[in-house]
Amino acid sequence: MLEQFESLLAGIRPVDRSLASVIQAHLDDLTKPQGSLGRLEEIAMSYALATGSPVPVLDKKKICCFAADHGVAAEGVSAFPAEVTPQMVYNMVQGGAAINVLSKHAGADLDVVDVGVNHDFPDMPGLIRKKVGYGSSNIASGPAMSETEALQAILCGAGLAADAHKSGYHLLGTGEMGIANTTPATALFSVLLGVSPETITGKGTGIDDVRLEHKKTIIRKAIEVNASRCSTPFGTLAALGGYEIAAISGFVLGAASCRIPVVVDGFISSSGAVAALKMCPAVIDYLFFSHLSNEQGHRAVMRELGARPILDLDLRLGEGTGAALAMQVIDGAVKLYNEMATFSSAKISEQETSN
Ligand SMILES: Cc1cc2ncn([C@H]3O[C@H](COP(=O)(O)O)[C@@H](O)[C@H]3O)c2cc1C
Ligand SMILES: O=C(O)c1cccnc1
Repeated sequence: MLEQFESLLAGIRPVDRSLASVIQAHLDDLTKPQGSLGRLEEIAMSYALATGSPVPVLDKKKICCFAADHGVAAEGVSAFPAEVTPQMVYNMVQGGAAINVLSKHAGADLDVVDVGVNHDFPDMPGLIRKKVGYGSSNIASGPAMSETEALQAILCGAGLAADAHKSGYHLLGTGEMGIANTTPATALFSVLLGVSPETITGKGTGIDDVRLEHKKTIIRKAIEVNASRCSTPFGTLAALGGYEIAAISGFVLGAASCRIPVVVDGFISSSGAVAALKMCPAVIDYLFFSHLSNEQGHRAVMRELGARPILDLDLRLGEGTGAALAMQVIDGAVKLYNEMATFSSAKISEQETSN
């Protein structure tokens, strides 16, 4: 498994920036004042660079929603009980969750992946069964998972991205479901980005102020208890993450290695993306940060990364909802790039030059 992981990282290349001038020339030749499509032009540029083609295709889209449980839920860090994780997986498989509605609206296929839910699911269409364990261990008293389990979860995510590539998908999106997972996500940000849990810990599903203080204490404790395991990004992910967060890291790495752009959902998905970025910085060329989550701390995380998320809708749900919405914006940007007429083809006069 270690060899597979090393070759996954070694296979990720930064994009070929020499294509940027051809792509920019095409953007500037479209029948509009230069730059008038604002960030849609940047998005089309990033998409084309990631795919390595000045004529990029965006047809098939897929969101993978990774589900897992967290031992730290026993510390009372969420407003909801852990049973909600499997209950929501059933809801997703039956089509009733927010992500079902928004992925359908975006024209994206949805896979729900059990990487570590504390429940045995029967075979169900729409559920991919890749269980690594029955919930991660409580990070307040030890590591979330062994390094072997972390590798397994990462390779599960990477394998699903590679499968999507083989099945002809052009754009992928991340999502997650796992009660209490804002706690490991915050601990990961804190260690990987060097920011204090005091400032980035938020209310997740809606805990009150008293519980918020307790959650901060638990996160500080988790970081202290696991300090010796956090000397590398991989070690940190295994010690403080969760099965779904590790799988999201792998999914992002796998997408980048196949040169497929990947849309990162909100706060929790961003923690998987940050772990991937710390393991392989070139991954940044393949990422779109979909939205600024309303979860306290996401703004600081985006600032640390120098990232500007596409949308800002005060969402704080996860599941892949922000990724699905942002996919529609990316879709629009790529369609404009591919389908608009050019000044020459439409016989429209170009801007006069002043001299
Ligand atoms: C019904 C329900 C549906 C959800 N869908 C996503 N989450 C989100 O909330 C959880 C994280 O927040 P915390 O750390 O406070 O538990 C994750 O499951 C996340 O996906 C949900 C949470 C609930 C209750
Ligand atoms: O932005 C997210 O991913 C998020 C925020 C709060 C709760 N669940 C998910």
